[in-house]
Amino acid sequence: MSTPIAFLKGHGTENDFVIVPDPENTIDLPPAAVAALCDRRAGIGGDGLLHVVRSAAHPEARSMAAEAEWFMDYRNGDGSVAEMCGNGVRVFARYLQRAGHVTEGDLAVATRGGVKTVHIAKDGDITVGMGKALLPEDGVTVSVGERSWPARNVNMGNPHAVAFVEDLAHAGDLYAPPPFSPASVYPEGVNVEFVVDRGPRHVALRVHERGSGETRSCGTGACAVAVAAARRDGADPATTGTPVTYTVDVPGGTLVITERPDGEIEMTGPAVIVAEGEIDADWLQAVPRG
Ligand SMILES: N[C@@H](CCC[C@H](N)C(=O)O)C(=O)O
Repeated sequence: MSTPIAFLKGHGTENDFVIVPDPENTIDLPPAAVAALCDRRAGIGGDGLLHVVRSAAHPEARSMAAEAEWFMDYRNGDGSVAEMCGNGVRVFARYLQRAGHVTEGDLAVATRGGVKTVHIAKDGDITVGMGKALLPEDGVTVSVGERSWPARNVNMGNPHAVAFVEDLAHAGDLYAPPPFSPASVYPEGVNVEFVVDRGPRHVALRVHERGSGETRSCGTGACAVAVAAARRDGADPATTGTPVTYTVDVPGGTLVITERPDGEIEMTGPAVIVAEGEIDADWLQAVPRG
């Protein structure tokens, strides 16, 4: 029997993750193994996986090692890689705190979307500097069944299509990725957010995540939604010099998003570790590799 592999399970507003600490990057995690671990019936279950690696030990993060000791090697539930995960990076920081690698205060985390600054507050919430949003005007449309909506293309390091709808139920069952056009805008696929208003600077969303399906929350999605809602409402901190804050309700909780006059976006929300255990290394090794 091979030595078991330690894991933890955590979530941020119910966007849930299998966490695999692997400081020296010695664990083989091909897409099929990640998908097996994230499988909710035959595996541990999760929307995605957080592979916790020292930046210096990972070829994709070595260049960031001087700025950030730890690299969030994020994978979607189907095993695909993504540039960034806003809920994941908070849970990642919570794991580092619990493991004693960091304490309250500021921490730099390397991601495929660049180095992010995370602040672990005394009250337990975690704030992440998410960087700036890009909003190209691409005339995107998303549809569900017979209905279609114009959508705002927002890039938060990863791609989003934000559609304002009258009723979140109009998004349907979201078992499959909502079709979008033109196809050329998102060659690598897209995360699609459906949004309704709840009050002044207060919105609610449902999301279909690329590589994971419908999830209970998406941090980068909440940021994309807040910026799209602000522009729709005529609020642009770069013009007024005043930060703009939106409360974004997701099915699994609430996130607070602030865009600053320099375009930097901060997201605050909870991050919880719920379990730890051991993966049977022989089972993982036996997962058929595509
Ligand atoms: N749940 C995440 C986003 C994870 C990546 C996304 N599915 C993608 O492929 O871009 C978040 O909280 O931001």
